Amino acid sequence: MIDFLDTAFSYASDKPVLPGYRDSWETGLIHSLIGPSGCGKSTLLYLMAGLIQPLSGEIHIHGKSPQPGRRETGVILQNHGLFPWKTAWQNLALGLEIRGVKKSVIHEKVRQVVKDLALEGKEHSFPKDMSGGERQRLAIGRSMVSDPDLLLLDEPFSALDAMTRERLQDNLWQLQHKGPSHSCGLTVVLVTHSIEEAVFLSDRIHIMDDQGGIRSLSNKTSGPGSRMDASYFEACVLLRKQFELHSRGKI
Ligand SMILES: Nc1ncnc2c1ncn2[C@@H]1O[C@H](COP(=O)(O)OP(=O)(O)OP(=O)(O)O)[C@@H](O)[C@H]1O
Repeated sequence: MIDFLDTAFSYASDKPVLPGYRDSWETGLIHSLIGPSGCGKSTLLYLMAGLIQPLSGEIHIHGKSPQPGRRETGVILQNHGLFPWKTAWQNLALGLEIRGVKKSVIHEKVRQVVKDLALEGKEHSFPKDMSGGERQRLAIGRSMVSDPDLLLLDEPFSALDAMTRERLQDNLWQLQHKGPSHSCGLTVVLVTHSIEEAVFLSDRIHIMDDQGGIRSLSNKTSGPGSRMDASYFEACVLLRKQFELHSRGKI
């Protein structure tokens, strides 16, 4: 579980971003966080990553407060964080090398991630010679080599064209459903501005408003193949209505 125990945060004392949030998010699922610009989605992600600390209350990830160096957390912020002077393979291997993991293990893990994220043939390319979608897959791959149990993604696909975005959404969904390397599965938390992306990918959708209120919904229409389903369109319409009501403070 990811437990929010009256978690509160503000950058400035006069305007709390999160006035005090209490909920438990089930692990092993894909969660989307959606809401108007500036409502605090990235801030909630940073709190889960342990990059900032709550002003009061706590967050527990599997019972423990998140620390910035938590090995099982993969974080991909809006700027990818790739090393431009290293090849794709070297970017993928770096985190494991720093930890002193055996060369043969690194080779096997990197090879698997290259395969999972369809980066075959790009192993020796530098990030500047890769497309936006390939770079984004590489950034996800860099987190995946460490076998995370929690993957935090801040608008990972927003800068991509529609077709590439859909392909990467498929990749991410398949990766999360591949079969867990942890007993609790892989939990993905995704900040997005896209209602369609939230419906396609998520098991739970959390709608945040300008006052830091969060309303959570279950979603059953996720996954490849669902984009053409009537239930997918219905879920998008339903979420759009909820989103608009919530944004106007009516829920
Ligand atoms: N380092 C900071 N110092 C002061 N205020 C900040 C800082 N970072 C963010 N804020 C403010 O906190 C609020 C929440 O910001 P946050 O980036 O979490 O929102 P968001 O929902 O992710 O926005 P967007 O969708 O536009 O990326 C905003 O009003 C923002 O201006």
